[in-house]
Amino acid sequence: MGRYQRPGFWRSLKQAWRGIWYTCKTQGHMQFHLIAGLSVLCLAWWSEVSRSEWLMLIFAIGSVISAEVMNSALEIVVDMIQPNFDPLAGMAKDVAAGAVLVTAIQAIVIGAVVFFPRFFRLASHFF
Ligand SMILES: Nc1ncnc2c1ncn2[C@@H]1O[C@H](COP(=O)(O)OP(=O)(O)OP(=O)(O)O)[C@@H](O)[C@H]1O
Repeated sequence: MGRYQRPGFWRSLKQAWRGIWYTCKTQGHMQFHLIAGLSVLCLAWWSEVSRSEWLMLIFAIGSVISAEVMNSALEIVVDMIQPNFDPLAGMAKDVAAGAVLVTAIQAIVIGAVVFFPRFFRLASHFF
């Protein structure tokens, strides 16, 4: 527990939500991930994916969003510690952005595994 807070589950939840909300408001990439994630969930509902496919998609979307939140936290800390140009500060941000990229690639692969066979089946009805 930090020096600035009293314990409490609801207080912690509110603070965590404040962090997520801040990221949504300030990070364009987070807004993109949210819209992409919601679109994928709508597509999954429309495609009537199986229970295990739902789990894979939710895992993929959650990974990208949590990585983006962590990336934002690191950006805030770097900006606080080093507001001026510093190659090491820049590298720290690049490494954190790399983590988001890894989860995004993972999400694309999972999405392709789930949806590609359905698209091909659908396309085969027309051609
Ligand atoms: N203090 C710094 N010193 C050197 N380079 C920096 C510094 N701050 C940022 N950079 C470089 O600029 C890039 C963009 O940093 P910025 O703080 O604008 O993040 P951002 O555009 O919000 O990043 P992201 O696209 O990952 O959300 C970093 O990845 C880094 O390469």
